Amino acid sequence: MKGLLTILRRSPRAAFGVGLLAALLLLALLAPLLTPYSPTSQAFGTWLKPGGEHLLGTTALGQDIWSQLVYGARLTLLIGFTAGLVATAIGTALGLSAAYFGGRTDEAINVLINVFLVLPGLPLLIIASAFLRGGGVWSIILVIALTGWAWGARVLRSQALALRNRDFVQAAIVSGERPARIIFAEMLPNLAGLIAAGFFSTALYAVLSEAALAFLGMGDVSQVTWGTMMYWAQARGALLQGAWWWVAAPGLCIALLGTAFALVNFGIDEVTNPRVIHEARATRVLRRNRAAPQAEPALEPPQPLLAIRHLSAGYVTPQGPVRAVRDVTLSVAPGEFLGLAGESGCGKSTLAFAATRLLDAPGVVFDGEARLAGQDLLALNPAELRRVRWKDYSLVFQASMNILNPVLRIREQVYDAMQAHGVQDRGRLEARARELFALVGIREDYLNAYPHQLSGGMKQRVVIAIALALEPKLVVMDEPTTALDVVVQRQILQEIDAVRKRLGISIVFITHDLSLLVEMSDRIAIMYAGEVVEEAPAHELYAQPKHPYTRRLMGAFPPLEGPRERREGIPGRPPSLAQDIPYCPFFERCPNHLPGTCDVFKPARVEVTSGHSVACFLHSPAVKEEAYAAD
Ligand SMILES: Nc1ncnc2c1ncn2[C@@H]1O[C@H](COP(=O)(O)OP(=O)(O)OP(=O)(O)O)[C@@H](O)[C@H]1O
Repeated sequence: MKGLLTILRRSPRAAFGVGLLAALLLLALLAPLLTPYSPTSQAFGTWLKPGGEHLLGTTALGQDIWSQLVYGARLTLLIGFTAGLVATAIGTALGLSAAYFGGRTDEAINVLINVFLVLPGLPLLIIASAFLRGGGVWSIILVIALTGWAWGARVLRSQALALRNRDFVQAAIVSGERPARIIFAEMLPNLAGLIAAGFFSTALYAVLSEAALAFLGMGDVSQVTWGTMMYWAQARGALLQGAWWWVAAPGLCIALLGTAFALVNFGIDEVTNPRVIHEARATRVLRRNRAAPQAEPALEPPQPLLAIRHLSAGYVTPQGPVRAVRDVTLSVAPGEFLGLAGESGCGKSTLAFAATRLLDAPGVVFDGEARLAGQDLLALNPAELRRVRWKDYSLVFQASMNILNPVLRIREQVYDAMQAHGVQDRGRLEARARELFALVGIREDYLNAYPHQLSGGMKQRVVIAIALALEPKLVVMDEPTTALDVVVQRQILQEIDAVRKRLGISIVFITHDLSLLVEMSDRIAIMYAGEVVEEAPAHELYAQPKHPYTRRLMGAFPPLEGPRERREGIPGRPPSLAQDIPYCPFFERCPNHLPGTCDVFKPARVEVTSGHSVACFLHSPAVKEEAYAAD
């Protein structure tokens, strides 16, 4: 009720629509008071003109047109509201179920929605009403509801799909709430505005459909509705007799009712800015829900595609745990190319595997979370994980080409990934396989080949094609080209980059080759001893590396331009990841380290300029000046 008042206050259009609707409802409710005659009584003279005892004249059979109009409002409104309600209920139930359950349920419902949407409306109505003829008003309501639910279901499904990935719904799922409760208590309230708007659109569709069916003589013409009034006026040649008011009166009422529904619908749309309402409600639910994973401002816009938060992972060994990834927080924006670099053994692969749930025993995730488009990958059960892997994200690593089965033709192996995710049509599979091969630069006829007939570079391209098959939002690539020669490496990388730009996917690219990353990446994160020690836009990291480790790492690689010269490695070794490192992990190798600070305390990663963060006391405002003086 409060919501309705808000809508009326904020939208003059909605207020006008509600006023109009109320007037038409009153017309229907007060019919016995507004006319002394029965709408079906034929006791009067025929073709009487408006005026006197008959406000709108009489019909060819001697019925009072005003009485038909006010009584006709009852059935017309009943059909509009009931068919609207039934269609909205069907659309809501199917749209929400598709979004919530996903997978096959979603696919099946989506097919059903599409079938109903592509079938032309009026012929479908006519056929369905011909089948259900004789069932009276209720069969008309049923026919209209059955033909009118699909649009609402489609809109709701897409909104609910986005909603399902929101943190508060995910938190409810993880905390084990029943699906019915999640759908009705968590999701439905956030979609109330949309459902209400859908109801008024469907009611409008119902009124117009009833009028169209009645006008074509397909409705129950023994009943009085505005539609059947128009039917009889047309059948008896009202316009030829000059009795235009017989047609105009019900026609105008239908137009007014349609306007009222449309205005209320617009008003709801105008006022229920889904984002504002959604965010406010979501925040409330999140606060209420004690099972929410953490107090993270989970709804902060814009959402990164991949958000790794305080992730710690490693290996359980007989000598104790190896903490290969230590409290790493990192995010990847949609469409972004993030480079991850660092010396061998610094934890890059462990981070990639842990964040994508591929870390197998003895590997374990100790703490933290990794969310892909809001979905916590670390909280997924194996079945859910199977659904998202390859479809939402995929992985290519150095030894990926070994996943190709030597006794199967490449074609079957490319088909496999797609078939596992429900693409069964051979025409579609073949077309997609060819498209993918074109994307990664392999001739189509290699689809017929066996793996041993392909070079290493081509096999790696095949694996990249497979990784892209389902158009995942994210591809994680862990040294995918390291085993290949430099020319092939560069070619493949350029193709990966072109594919990324064309498909808008995000890429996390891991390598120890920093010069390669500087060329390819939007942003680079530098890892050292399990931690991200610096993160910056690629060009900035290249031009102004801040962390002494990054500077040394840069110095260890040949420059991008100019003469090639011999480069120095970084003296010393990283600390063992089996131990606690409560100080700067680089201090022993750092020429600028501050005794009494770097060897005692751990520097936090702080932002030095926008988007450029570094974990180093030399960039901590308090010690910066002193340190540079000594440098
Ligand atoms: N199965 C394992 N058991 C114990 N420790 C392991 C295991 N796998 C990796 N580690 C250790 O975890 C640390 C991080 O290894 P990781 O492979 O993630 O590093 P990386 O930066 O990807 O190295 P590279 O560039 O050589 O692949 C290393 O110290 C490594 O010795």
